[in-house]
Amino acid sequence: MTDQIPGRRESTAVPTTGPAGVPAIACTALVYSFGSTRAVDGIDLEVEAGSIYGLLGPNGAGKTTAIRAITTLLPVPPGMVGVFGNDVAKRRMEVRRLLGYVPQQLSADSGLTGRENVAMFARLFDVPRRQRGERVTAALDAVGLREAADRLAKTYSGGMVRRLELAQALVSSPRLLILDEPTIGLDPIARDSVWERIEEVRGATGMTVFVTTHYMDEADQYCDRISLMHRGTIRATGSPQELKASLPKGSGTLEDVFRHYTGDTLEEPTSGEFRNVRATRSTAARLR
Ligand SMILES: Nc1ncnc2c1ncn2[C@@H]1O[C@H](COP(=O)(O)OP(=O)(O)OP(=O)(O)O)[C@@H](O)[C@H]1O
Repeated sequence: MTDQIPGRRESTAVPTTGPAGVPAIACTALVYSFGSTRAVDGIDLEVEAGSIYGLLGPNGAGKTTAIRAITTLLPVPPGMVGVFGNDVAKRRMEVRRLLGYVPQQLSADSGLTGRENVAMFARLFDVPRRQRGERVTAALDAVGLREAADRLAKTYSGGMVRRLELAQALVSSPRLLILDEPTIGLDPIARDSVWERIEEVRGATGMTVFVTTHYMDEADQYCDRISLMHRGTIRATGSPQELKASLPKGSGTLEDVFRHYTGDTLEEPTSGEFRNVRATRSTAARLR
């Protein structure tokens, strides 16, 4: 097969940042195992360019593994994952240039200021030297951290840390922003502040956002389309409205939808500041 994976359906209402009909992400029968553990067990996904797409599932469902395959961090065979038509197995560097990625683990350095953290990512992602200062400031502005930019990140609240990590990912102007549990461990107000910034940036740039979460209320409120993932497989896909309408009663919450398709529930983590965010996330993360 060629290195390019063709689009499989026409783009519709949402704005498109790639060639017409080419999905931002296309997974075809994606599988990934760690030894005898089949973390991802044959998932098909198509993420329309310009949309906010949520992958929803409990701990251990396989969401992070799917993200790591999409972001080229885990090796997968050709033909399983395409990003804007680029096969991740064959065009790894091209794919990386299209991506902004906020991992579940803490990626901000507590001993640097907000501005220094974002500047470090600008250097890492080869933002041209002459544009760096301007792009760093624009990224900090976009997430509402202008005032706090010159404070050490360790003085930030949990929501500010998450917004800082968002700025780090945005400084390279990605076409596809991938967020692994962007609001894990945050209180509801901080969660809203993170999502408002994600929505604003998406509105301003038309970038595609692919997000994992186990907060069903935020998936319901902010995602155009959702896939419910459980034990390595996708159990249902649709807009929040379509999923709720698919219940036998014809209505309900996304919690009901999840229970209906998986027979299981999702649990909520706790809230906190920089240290607690680190603790929450390192508890959630495992050594790889
Ligand atoms: N590096 C690894 N080595 C061995 N098993 C792993 C590894 N990473 C993940 N797994 C296993 O793969 C399965 C899916 O894990 P994954 O982290 O993808 O789930 P998740 O939905 O992202 O959950 P979480 O939010 O807790 O990270 C789990 O059974 C997990 O124990």
